[in-house]
Amino acid sequence: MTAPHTASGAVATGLATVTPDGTVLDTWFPSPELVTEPGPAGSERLNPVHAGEALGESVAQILGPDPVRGVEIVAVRTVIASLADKPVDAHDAYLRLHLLSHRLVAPHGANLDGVFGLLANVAWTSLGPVQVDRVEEVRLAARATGAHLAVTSVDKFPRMTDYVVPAGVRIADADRVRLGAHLASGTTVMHEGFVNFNAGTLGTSMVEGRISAGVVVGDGSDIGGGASIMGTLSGGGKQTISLGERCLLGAEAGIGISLGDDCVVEAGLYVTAGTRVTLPDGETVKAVELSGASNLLYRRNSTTGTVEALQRTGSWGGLNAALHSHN
Ligand SMILES: CC(C)(COP(=O)(O)OP(=O)(O)OC[C@H]1O[C@@H](n2cnc3c(N)ncnc32)[C@H](O)[C@@H]1OP(=O)(O)O)[C@@H](O)C(=O)NCCC(=O)NCCSC(=O)CCC(=O)O
Ligand SMILES: O=C(O)C1=N[C@H](C(=O)O)CCC1
Ligand SMILES: [Mg+2]
Repeated sequence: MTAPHTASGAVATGLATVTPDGTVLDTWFPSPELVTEPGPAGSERLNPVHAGEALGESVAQILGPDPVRGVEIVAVRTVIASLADKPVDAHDAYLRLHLLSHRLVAPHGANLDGVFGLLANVAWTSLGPVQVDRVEEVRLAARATGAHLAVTSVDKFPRMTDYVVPAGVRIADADRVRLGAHLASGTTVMHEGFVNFNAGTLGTSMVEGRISAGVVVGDGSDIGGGASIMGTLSGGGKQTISLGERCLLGAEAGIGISLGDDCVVEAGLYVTAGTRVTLPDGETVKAVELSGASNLLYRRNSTTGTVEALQRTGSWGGLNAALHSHN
């Protein structure tokens, strides 16, 4: 469960990868903490003694230059004065992403305004983060040491599992979950599933579709294979979408509105905010007017082509307990 959000800020000690021009490629915070009186925001570099006290003796071997990647590993102590304030730098942004993936804050529990501007675009490699414009140099340097450099992605966000592995989850393909995702215990993310930062699940869920940035999925809900949940970062989506508890978003279905509890969307039906939906009494409304309503079945009438919302009761079968009880 995500901790009740009473703390105003956070403090953590971590290891950052820094380029010669001072660009922060990443910061790993193994044990971030929420605190009520964190002090002024910002990051300070720690000397090896203080770093060792906070992170363990082995840190001494980690700190310093990495000649193959042309970067330096430094220890930092980062303070977030208030999670309501915007992040001030890359260390701060990384700490917020860690807080989400450690389930210390729920999606929307920390201000992430401007995060794309603070994070460098990074080549994520088998040797750790590398400057994008130095990949070929680093590849050669790696070969000289007998290592093969594998580049798994070029992105501003690393995959979550390289920084945080929350308890009680299964993730079939680690590339599909970005750092900053919030996966509650009991969540399974199958290969087609995807979970963006500042988004995720609040309880047991089967995720075989895409949970876009900002989207929150309630306990007991199932996101079917290839399903789409619209985000707000690009493409004009304006609604921040949530699904309530015990919902079923069918395979290849999609929603641009929120669902309350106990809703079902038929496989293959995309309900956008403007979709005209016919109600049982024959009235037609825009789907956005139903946003957040519970106990509805959305389907496209396969005889008439009309999208319908039917009142529903009872269970669609619910999650398969056997798939979730041993996460
Ligand atoms: C829409 C529903 C929920 C309907 O199913 P139900 O079991 O509630 O109802 P049903 O028994 O099929 O149908 C009840 C009555 O409604 C009728 N009926 C059903 N759908 C209709 C439609 N679209 N238009 C007109 N009538 C329809 C039936 O003929 C039947 O009529 P009579 O009463 O006259 O007989 C289903 O079709 C559906 O889409 N389920 C989603 C399943 C899903 O996608 N799960 C995620 C799996 S993810 C996965 O497997 C991975 C796959 C992947 O990776 O791609
Ligand atoms: O959790 C799993 O594992 C799942 N496996 C199914 C499969 O292998 O087909 C699909 C749903 C989840
Ligand atoms: Mg399986």
